[in-house]
Amino acid sequence: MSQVALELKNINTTVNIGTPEEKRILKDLNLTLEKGDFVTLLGTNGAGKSTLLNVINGSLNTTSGQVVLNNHDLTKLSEVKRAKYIAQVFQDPKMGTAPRMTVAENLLLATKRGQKRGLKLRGLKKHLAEFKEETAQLPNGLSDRLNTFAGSLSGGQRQTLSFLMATIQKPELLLLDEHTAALDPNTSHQLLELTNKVVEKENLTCIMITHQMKDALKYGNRTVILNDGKVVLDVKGAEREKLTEEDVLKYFAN
Ligand SMILES: Nc1ncnc2c1ncn2[C@@H]1O[C@H](COP(=O)(O)OP(=O)(O)OP(=O)(O)O)[C@@H](O)[C@H]1O
Repeated sequence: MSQVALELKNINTTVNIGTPEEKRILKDLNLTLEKGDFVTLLGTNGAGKSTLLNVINGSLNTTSGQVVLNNHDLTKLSEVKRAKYIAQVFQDPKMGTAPRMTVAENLLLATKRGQKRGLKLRGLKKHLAEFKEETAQLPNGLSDRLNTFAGSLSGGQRQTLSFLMATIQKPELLLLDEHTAALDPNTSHQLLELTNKVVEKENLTCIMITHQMKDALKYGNRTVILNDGKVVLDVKGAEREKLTEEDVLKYFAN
């Protein structure tokens, strides 16, 4: 039996209300994700994809509507409180990792996501073997860099670290905002494969924004297209299997 994970109910998001820059971005948006849904989210520049993730993670308030995750209404919860349930990897490798902390320290921090943390990170030694094992299977030689400052990693290593940090403690929802877009094609492919493997193995509920139509149709079990703040296509199963890149392009028309 499928189980509902995320419910976005009548989401309306307007920014800069009452100013000449007022802009309505998300318009009566409704979307329900089942547990284990891996959604690839497409849409033209400015369609509202990142805004949607921001409304879900709480960095932006929705003007009206509700964000419900596993029957828990998050609408009024702060971004910090939502971080207990939601993990995100951004496009910029500099986001999501602390540059002046080592890889191992960053990972330790990630194991404590959503918990109250003291100023000192304790128990690093205890976790080192476990981190070595966690990183051994990952691309980019991250396991040999456990004592390196995150700030001196390559973009690919840093994104792999961000991804591991986001998933090391199973989140109820994983948000990926073009998390491989800044990487070279090879590294991007490796991280996408890793993403796919982890999301499937852990049965994570996930939304991944991408501009690569091939990837959008290859990965995940469901594809959603946004246009002008609204869902214009939402397909899974056989209907999605039939979908070609050409079909997808039609939904990009303004
Ligand atoms: N805080 C804000 N203030 C003003 N305008 C905003 C704000 N956030 C987003 N916008 C505008 O809302 C629209 C949607 O932006 P958003 O970043 O969600 O689009 P997107 O689909 O993620 O685009 P892209 O593919 O270019 O990343 C854009 O026109 C953007 O300039």
